[in-house]
Amino acid sequence: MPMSVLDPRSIITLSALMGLVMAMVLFFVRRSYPRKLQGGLRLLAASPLAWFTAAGLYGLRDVAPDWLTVVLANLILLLGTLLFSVGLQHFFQGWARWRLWAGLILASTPVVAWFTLVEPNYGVRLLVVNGLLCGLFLQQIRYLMQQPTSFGLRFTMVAMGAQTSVLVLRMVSVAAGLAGHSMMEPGLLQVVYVSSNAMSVQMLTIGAVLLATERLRREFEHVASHDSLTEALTRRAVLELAENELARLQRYGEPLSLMMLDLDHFKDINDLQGHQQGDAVLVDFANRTRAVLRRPDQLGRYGGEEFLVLLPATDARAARVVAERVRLAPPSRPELACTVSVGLTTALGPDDSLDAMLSRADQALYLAKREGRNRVCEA
Ligand SMILES: Nc1nc2c(ncn2[C@@H]2O[C@H](COP(=O)(O)OP(=O)(O)OP(=O)(O)O)[C@@H](O)[C@H]2O)c(=O)[nH]1
Repeated sequence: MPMSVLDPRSIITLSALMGLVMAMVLFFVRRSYPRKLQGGLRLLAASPLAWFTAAGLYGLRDVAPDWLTVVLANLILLLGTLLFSVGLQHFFQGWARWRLWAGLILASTPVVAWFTLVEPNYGVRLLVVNGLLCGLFLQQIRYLMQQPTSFGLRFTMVAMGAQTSVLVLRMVSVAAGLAGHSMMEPGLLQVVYVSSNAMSVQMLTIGAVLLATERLRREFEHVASHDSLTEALTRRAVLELAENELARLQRYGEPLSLMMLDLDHFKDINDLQGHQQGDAVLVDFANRTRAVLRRPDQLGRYGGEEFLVLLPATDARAARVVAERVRLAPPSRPELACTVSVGLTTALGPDDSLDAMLSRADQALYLAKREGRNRVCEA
C-alpha cells in the first residue's frame, strides 16, 4: 500500500529521525557548557534519543512483534519523558526525584503488556500510557513554574502544555469511542496526535537548548559582576548600580545613602597570620555584612579590603543604624574577627553626583580611621 505524507507511519518515521538529530545537537552542545550543567544536559539529550527509539519501534508496527512495537516502545517513551524531567531537575538544582515515577512506569508495563498480548485493547493501553505522560508533563510544568522565569522556561512550559492538551484530547477521544484500534490507522485524529508528538519532541529539545543558553548567559553575567573571593559585586558593578540609584533619586526623589567600609589593621592579619587567613577574614566579613543588610541594599568590593554598601531609599538616620549594625555584626568564628571603620554619606539632592558622594564617604572614612578606627563617621 503506498504511503502518503499524512500516513501516521511516515510521520512517526520522520519524527524519529528529527528526534535523533535533536538528541545529537544536545549531546554536542552539551560539551561547550560548564561541567556542572553537563550532567543535566546529558539527561536532557538522552530523552530525545529515547523518544527516537520509541518512535522507531512504533514505526515497525505490524512488521515486528507487538511486545517490541507496543510494550517496549511505550516503556521507552515513558522512560524518555521521565529522563527529561530528571534532566530538568538536575539542570536547575543538581539532583532529582525520580523513584516514584520510575515505579509507576515500571508498574504500568505489565498492564500494557496484558492489554497488548493477552486481551488486546488499544483504548485501555492508550489511557494508561497517556495518563502517565500527562502526569509527568504536569509535574514538570509545576516544577518549572517554581524556577526563575525566562523565555526558554516559558517556551518549554508552552510545549509541555500543548502536548498535555493533545494527550487529554486523545484520552477524551478514547472515552468517546473515537480512538480506533491502532495508532497506525489513517485518519485525522491519528495524524494530529502523531504529528503533535513529533512536534513536541522538537519543541522540548529546543526548550532545553534555550534553557542551557540562558543559564550560561546568567553564569557569565554573574562572573563578570561578582568578586570571586567574597561574592560581593565588583567595583564596576556596584558603581554602575550606584549611578542607577542616583538616576532614580533624580526621577522620584527617593533618598540614597552610601557607606565606604575599610577593615582595620588588615595588613597585620596578612603579615602575622598569612594571606590565606586574610582571605578568610575578608570572606567572613562580606558574609556577615550581607546577613545584616536588607534585600535592596548592595555590597560591593571597592578595593582590596575596602567595600561599598549602597542603601537605596535610606535617609541619613536610617543609614547610621545600618552602619552600626554592620560594624557590630559578629564574625562566624572568633579567629575571623576584625573591626571595621565606616564612612557614611547621604545624597544631598537631585544635583548630587556619584563622584561627590564617593569623595565625601572617603573623607568620612579617613576621619573614622583618624579618630581611632572601629567607628562610623558621617560626611
Ligand atoms: N589577604 C588579602 N589581603 C589583601 C587583599 N587585598 C588587599 N589586601 C591587603 O590589605 C592590606 C591593606 O593594608 P593597608 O591599606 O595598609 O590598611 P590596614 O592595614 O587595614 O590599615 P588601616 O586601613 O589603616 O586600618 C594590604 O596588605 C593588602 O595587601 C586580598 O584580597 N586578600
